[in-house]
Amino acid sequence: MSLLSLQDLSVTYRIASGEVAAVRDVSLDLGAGEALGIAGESGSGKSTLAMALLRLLPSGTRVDGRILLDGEDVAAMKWGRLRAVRWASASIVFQGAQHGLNPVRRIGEQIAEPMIVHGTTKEPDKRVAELLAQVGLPAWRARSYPHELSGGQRQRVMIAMALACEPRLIIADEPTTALDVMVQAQVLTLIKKLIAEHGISLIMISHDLSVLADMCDRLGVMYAGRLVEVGPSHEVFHDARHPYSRALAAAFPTVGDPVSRMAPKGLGGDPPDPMDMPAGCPFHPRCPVALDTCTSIDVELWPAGERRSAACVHVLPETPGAPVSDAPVSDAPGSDAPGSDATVSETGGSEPSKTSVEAT
Ligand SMILES: Nc1ncnc2c1ncn2[C@@H]1O[C@H](COP(=O)(O)OP(=O)(O)OP(=O)(O)O)[C@@H](O)[C@H]1O
Repeated sequence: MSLLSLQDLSVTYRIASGEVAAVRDVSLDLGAGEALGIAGESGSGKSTLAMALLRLLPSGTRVDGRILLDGEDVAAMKWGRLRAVRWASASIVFQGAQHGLNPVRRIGEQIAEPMIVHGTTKEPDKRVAELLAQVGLPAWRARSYPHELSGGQRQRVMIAMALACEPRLIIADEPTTALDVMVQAQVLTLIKKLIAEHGISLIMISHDLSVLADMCDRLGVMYAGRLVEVGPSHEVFHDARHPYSRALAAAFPTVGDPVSRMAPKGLGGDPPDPMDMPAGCPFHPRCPVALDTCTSIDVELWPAGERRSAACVHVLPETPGAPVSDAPVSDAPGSDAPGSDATVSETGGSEPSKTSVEAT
């Protein structure tokens, strides 16, 4: 059984002027110990998806579909059960750690809190020191306040909190976006090492396909709230089937290369307004290989190679460029076809000294 299984997950915000369909019919599975990256431009629905997984969305937001975590539907859980699942079964590391830490409480108290709430340790101080060591910080940092730490150190503290109750799943939403490039690389290496050591599954969210390809086993690319491509990371990054994934890969060609990041080949145009979606494929107004049919037909995720799928007319069995009949689209196997990812699954306690080296 998958650790996490999303089945037709849709999230709709209600705002004064109407409804915002932020996530639309997302289905995917995550295995135990697997790392899955979710990529997409700003506004594609990545954070909404992440927050839906632990029901952290604003009240009044509509969630349809199922979010099975170890077989239990998070979307249908009572509050008591949900509180027990948060931190203990799955935890989230958000972007910008300064917003996730309480400025007037010491680091140690904040790391200990989920463990005390969940009763997972009898010796919180000892466990806090252990966790700080795991993320490369000395134990005396437990007595520091967030403002006494650098951005990278604060993000390490957030990772220690996420690990505190030994969850089976960590969701990392742009965990390094607010950090400079060198510190980003250190924090990413740390996350990679810790999930491997502890056998934790990871869902990592980023707009940067190159970082995700380096960190994750599989990649899902989101556009306008939908998954448009899923497959093994390196295949999606180097040989994308969907034109949007190709554009995203071209925008961030090299992992950790500051030059390529400073001059990314920009994606032309803007993503669609979720309250005013174009007819057909939502990517067609920006797509360099759009066909006439793309203005009227929105293809579901369709098998596109072993363990791969893409939502594009060009992966349908008909010859690309030929007129596409309605039948295979509306009958798209999506969840049933073999190979479709629509369901495929698919340091110590001493005071600082001049010689000690502390993570940045
Ligand atoms: N609280 C909210 N109320 C209404 N609409 C929202 C809310 N939060 C997000 N949205 C809208 O939902 C859509 C998806 O936003 P979301 O933040 O999930 O995207 P994202 O891919 O994570 O973007 P970013 O990388 O900028 O965080 C966007 O159109 C956004 O404007």
